Amino acid sequence: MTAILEHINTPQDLRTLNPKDLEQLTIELREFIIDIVSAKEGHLGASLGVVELTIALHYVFNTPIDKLIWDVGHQAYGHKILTGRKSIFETNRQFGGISGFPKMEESIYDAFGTGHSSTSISALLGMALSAQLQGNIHRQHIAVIGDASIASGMAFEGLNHAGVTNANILIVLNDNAMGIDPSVGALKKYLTNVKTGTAKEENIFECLNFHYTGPIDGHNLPILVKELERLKKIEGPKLLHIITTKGKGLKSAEENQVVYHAPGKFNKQTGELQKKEPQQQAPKYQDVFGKTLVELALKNEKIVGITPAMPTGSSLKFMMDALPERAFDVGIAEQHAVTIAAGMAADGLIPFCNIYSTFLQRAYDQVIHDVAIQNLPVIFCLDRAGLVGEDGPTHHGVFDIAYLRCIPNLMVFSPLNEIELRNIMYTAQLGLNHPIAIRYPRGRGGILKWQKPMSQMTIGKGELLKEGSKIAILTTGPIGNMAAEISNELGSNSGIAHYNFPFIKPLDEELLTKIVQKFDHIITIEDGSAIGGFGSAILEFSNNIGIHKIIKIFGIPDFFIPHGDTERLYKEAGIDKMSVKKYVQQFL
Ligand SMILES: Cc1ncc(C[n+]2csc(CCOP(=O)(O)OP(=O)(O)O)c2C)c(N)n1
Ligand SMILES: CC(=O)[C@@H](O)[C@H](O)COP(=O)(O)O
Ligand SMILES: [Mg+2]
Repeated sequence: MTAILEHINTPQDLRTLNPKDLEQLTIELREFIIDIVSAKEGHLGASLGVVELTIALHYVFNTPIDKLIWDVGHQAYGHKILTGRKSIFETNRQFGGISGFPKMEESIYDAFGTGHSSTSISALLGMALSAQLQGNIHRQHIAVIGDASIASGMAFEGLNHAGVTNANILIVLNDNAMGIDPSVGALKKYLTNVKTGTAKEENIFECLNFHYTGPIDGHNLPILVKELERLKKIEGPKLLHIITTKGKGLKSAEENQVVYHAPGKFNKQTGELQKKEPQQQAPKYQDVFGKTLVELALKNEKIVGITPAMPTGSSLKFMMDALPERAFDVGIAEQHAVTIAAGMAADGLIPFCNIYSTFLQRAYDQVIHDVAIQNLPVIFCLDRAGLVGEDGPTHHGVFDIAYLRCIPNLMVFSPLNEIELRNIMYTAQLGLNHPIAIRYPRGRGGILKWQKPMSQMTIGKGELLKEGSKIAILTTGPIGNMAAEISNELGSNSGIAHYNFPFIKPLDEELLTKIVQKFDHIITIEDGSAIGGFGSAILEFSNNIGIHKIIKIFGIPDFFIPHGDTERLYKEAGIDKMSVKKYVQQFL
């Protein structure tokens, strides 16, 4: 480590620096971030883009007394390093290590926990109004929010409220014209016009009653410091618009901003990505979705695709490339994504609305009110269902079965593998007369030759995968492959019967009746919440038909599963192979 960063452990140390030393600190902080992220993985581009801003904010403001909130929080690595976590930054996102997002329990400098976008303005306003009510007139409140996140409904709700208050807040709009993928929408066009000086006279933020300044160069540290010092003295709602480059300081990250949002391991000198993946391997579920959708859409012109700001992550980009007029990136706007899909379905289109399981939480009312009550046949494809790994509790998609299963009209499906995912997509676009949620995990499946002809599935059918007479294992989703491994390892005569229930709703009641009649001991396994999930559905069913057997539910327990590699997290949740096998063996 070079001269300056070595001596900075807290913002108090930073504030003792001579302004002329800050420039050198930007170089060292970037190097530090690149050094660790290249080896340990994580979000890169966003943090590199706000190095100057991070230093300037902690230099000018009196953190942690002054409140600083990072929207999404994926850009807060520099903040973490300067606020007492430099020595443990190498544990970032690893099990037992620090979180990749700000977290209140981790540091007094993390004023508010984030991970999902566009929450910062509301949270900040809450703190600023609270300060007013408590007579705390000196405290400053600052949120950093990106251009893609400020376009979201929730951010607008916060702006709309803040503009009629005299709350002492400063919103720093970090405009790099990128989300994970390029930013979209009319606001993006407006911000581009502001930057190029072609915007019409009225400024949107001034119209909302904010003291607006900018756009200024977010990589010019002296200008940033000067402007923040000035704004510190102005009361009421303020918005500072800064222009930055995502990935600033690492050539490949600046040139390929989508990939370097979270690039995996790379060479810290050259930026070259570490190629670790063998050629012959099973596909990512997201690619099975993306490629299958194109295949189907080429034959069925009513099919449309929708993503709220995740074209690359969801692989809807395949359809955006092949059929751009029928594939829509609506920006970070999950609620809008659901209701626009409802509108399209109401008018006869067949919308595939792809949303990460965790982000659909934000659009729950839209699923119920706009889709399910009207029984509109929207096809929800919920990627990243289950435990997602290093992003941790804000991103695990473990509540979807529980929160969707209770909604009338809505079918819920979890494919065992790539083939079942393709088949249900094929079946759904043929017409179900109901909405359906198809949930599948992050990462790869297990089938190399997955691009087989698709076939129609029978709605609500489960299947027997292995005969047995002592104990029945019922699974939904790809976790069924783990159950199959357990059953294989225990031998073909172990007595384990294994059933796959891809339809969580409607359940295969005929098959279930036979199972609960035949077996005294039933085990259910799912990668979702044990409370209210698939196992609960089985328990409810057997209770309702008056048959009471031992039903052991393996699912995500009633606590937030932390971040870390998924294998470790499965153990943490008690749904790993070893735990399940140990339980099963007792009864054979
Ligand atoms: C509600 C929600 N939807 C989607 C995401 C996924 N996501 C994480 S970062 C990001 C892009 C954020 O862009 P911006 O706010 O401009 O910040 P930048 O990465 O450019 O710094 C998206 C879509 C999320 N975290 N939360
Ligand atoms: C910060 C954020 O919300 C995204 O960057 C998220 O980490 C993407 O997850 P995937 O890597 O699973 O696409
Ligand atoms: Mg951005």
